[in-house]
Amino acid sequence: MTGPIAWLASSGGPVRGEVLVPGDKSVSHRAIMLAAMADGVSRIEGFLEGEDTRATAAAFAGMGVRIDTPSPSQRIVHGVGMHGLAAPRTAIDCGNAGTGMRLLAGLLAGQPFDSVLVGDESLSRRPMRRIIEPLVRMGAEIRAEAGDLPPLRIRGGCRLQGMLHAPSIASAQVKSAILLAGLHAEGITEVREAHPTRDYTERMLQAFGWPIEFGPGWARLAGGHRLAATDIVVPADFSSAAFFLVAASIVPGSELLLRSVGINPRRTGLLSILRLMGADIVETDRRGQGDDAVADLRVRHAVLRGIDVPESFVADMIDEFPILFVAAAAARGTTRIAGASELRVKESDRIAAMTQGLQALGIAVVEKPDGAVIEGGVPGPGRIESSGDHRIAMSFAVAGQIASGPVRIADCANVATSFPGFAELARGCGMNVRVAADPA
Ligand SMILES: O=C(O)C1=C[C@@H](OP(=O)(O)O)[C@@H](O)[C@H](O)C1
Ligand SMILES: C=C(OP(=O)(O)O)C(=O)O
Repeated sequence: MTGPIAWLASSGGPVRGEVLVPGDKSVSHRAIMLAAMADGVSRIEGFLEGEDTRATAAAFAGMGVRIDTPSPSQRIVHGVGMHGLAAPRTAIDCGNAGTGMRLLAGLLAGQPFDSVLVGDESLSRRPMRRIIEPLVRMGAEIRAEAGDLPPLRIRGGCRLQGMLHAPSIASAQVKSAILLAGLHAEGITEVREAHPTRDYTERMLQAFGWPIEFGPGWARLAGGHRLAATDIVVPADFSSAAFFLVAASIVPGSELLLRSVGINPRRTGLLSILRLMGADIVETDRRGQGDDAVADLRVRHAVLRGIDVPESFVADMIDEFPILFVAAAAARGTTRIAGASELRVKESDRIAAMTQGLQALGIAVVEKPDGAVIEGGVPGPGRIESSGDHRIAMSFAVAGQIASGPVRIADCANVATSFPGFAELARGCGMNVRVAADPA
């Protein structure tokens, strides 16, 4: 279906069977970036065929990197080496992807050519000062609208100097932009975080043979080495699995197996929180994949209880808050979320979007500057705006499964940025999500 898409989500029946969700978005972006700048040919299996990660692949194709697609979810990347990228002929379109734009800015800051990074309407509203300011301190020249917003105009030929950066916000994108700039910088680049964030850039650099030291909350590398091509197997994305974990938890009679899900501890905060709420989720067949771990997750319906979400979990579940709002709405009692103001600068203002959406379904939610207080109940029917945000759309598709009447969700095409095929996969395990043209 082309053009605007709406979903109609209503209660179906138990959520059952086995599901393999698509590849991890964070890992797919990084695999393309490092493979493109490596010496030799890298093969990527399990690549996410989402709009965000395809935009990253297209960016490198536009800089002269040959990337073959032998079959869906596979890429063969013919690396051009650390100094082999060609100047892009046009502005690089990062689409909807904050990860793509911020990491690319770090990589391009040390190139000999000028480049311009643009994004869609949502990305054009997202803050970039958080990467511009440290990159400029390393010697980069980057101009942005009002010093903060895309497009980013990156001047080529700047000599970068490694430095120590201690970001004030917990952000893997900021950490990664600095580390990637450090590849082309003189001397040591180090990042020290107040709250540890996902370490995929560090792990991926190590897999491509770049000398790097890192641990929870810190990473250190020197510029001037080379990347050696390697083969990457991308795990299933925990953030995509999260919608199914919550759906099967809240719909009576459900039992679902999610296969080969990436369980990096910097991503699985929601698992701990759902278990604190009383969820029945068991990890089976935990195994190594590349240098990281995957497991099968078996989830059965359980009665959830509201909790105070400890702030120490926020960074480890930053993309899972929209679906946590739905789990909280289905729980008995009150759930309090705090310390999560970063949610306001994602693809949408996720605190506002989830508060308004749940209120539209009759759930009592009090919005706070850095979170919300949610009273569990039974959602009613209603109309929801996804705010063009994939995670808001999928969260309300799950909410529809326990609603007392149909939930219509406008503007769902954006789900293709991170989870193409969500509605089909959801239907395949018993969820009732119908796709309709959106006249709005
Ligand atoms: O590094 C990454 O791949 C990501 C980091 C997080 O963003 P922040 O770094 O802005 O927290 C997350 O929200 C995003 O979906 C992916
Ligand atoms: C915030 C997200 O991604 P990005 O920052 O890459 O747009 C997300 O996928 O929820």
